[in-house]
Amino acid sequence: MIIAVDGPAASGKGTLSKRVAVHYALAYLDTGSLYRAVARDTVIAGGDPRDEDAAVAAAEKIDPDTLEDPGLRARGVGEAASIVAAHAKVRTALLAYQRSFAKQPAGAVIDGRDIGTVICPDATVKLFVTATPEERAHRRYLQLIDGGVQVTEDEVLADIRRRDERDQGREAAPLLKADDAHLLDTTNLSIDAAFKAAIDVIDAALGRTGSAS
Ligand SMILES: Nc1ncnc2c1ncn2[C@@H]1O[C@H](COP(=O)(O)OP(=O)(O)O)[C@@H](O)[C@H]1O
Ligand SMILES: Nc1ccn([C@@H]2O[C@H](COP(=O)(O)OP(=O)(O)O)[C@@H](O)[C@H]2O)c(=O)n1
Repeated sequence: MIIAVDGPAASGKGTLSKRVAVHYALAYLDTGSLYRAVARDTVIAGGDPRDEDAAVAAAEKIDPDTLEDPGLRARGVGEAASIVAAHAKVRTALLAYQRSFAKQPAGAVIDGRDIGTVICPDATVKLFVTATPEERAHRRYLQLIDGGVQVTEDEVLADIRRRDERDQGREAAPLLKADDAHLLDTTNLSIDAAFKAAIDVIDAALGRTGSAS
């Protein structure tokens, strides 16, 4: 079984996907960390994220063992990730790794921007997780200040709006709800309520009932 989870920045995709993966005993892949790692490695090699060739060189050498690096969650890395992610050849370089992760026998929950549309168009269940930009900025702001980052909520909102615009407006695999994805607006849902709503959708798609706990 493959569960595809897409949505904009700080909508809660990762939090939800990790819990869903534990619930159904599936492997989990955060594809945003791939693009973040490409941005990090491009800069470490002395390149500019806007330079497609430099970003492709980093993408072709990506080391999956470095995806847990806490530095990937830094504010500037998200911005640089959305710049490298707009290069079509970077996306092509990351495709095989994502598709092979999806094919593992245990099944997988994969989150990102184009999982339901490009990476796994035949996923068993697709979720599109969203919330208003203000609510997402509030969540990301709390997450950043909890990590000791000095930032205002207005700055985070500006970051989120700029990234949404770039992710939705690019030609290569733009952020888009797949026609057959279930929309999950978490603006007024707690983490627990969003999890329960997701399990209800997935169980209904699998023909099961009432397994959230
Ligand atoms: N439904 C929710 N209500 C409140 N906060 C949430 C909710 N879902 C996630 N969060 C919090 O918002 C922040 C961003 O969530 P995260 O899962 O990292 O988002 P994404 O993977 O979409 O960027 C985290 O600190 C997380 O704990
Ligand atoms: N499947 C994916 C995942 C991420 N990305 C890009 O990578 C950036 C960082 O993704 P992320 O999921 O780590 O970002 P957050 O939602 O956690 O802030 C996004 O803004 C996208 O530009 C993408 O293009 N396609």
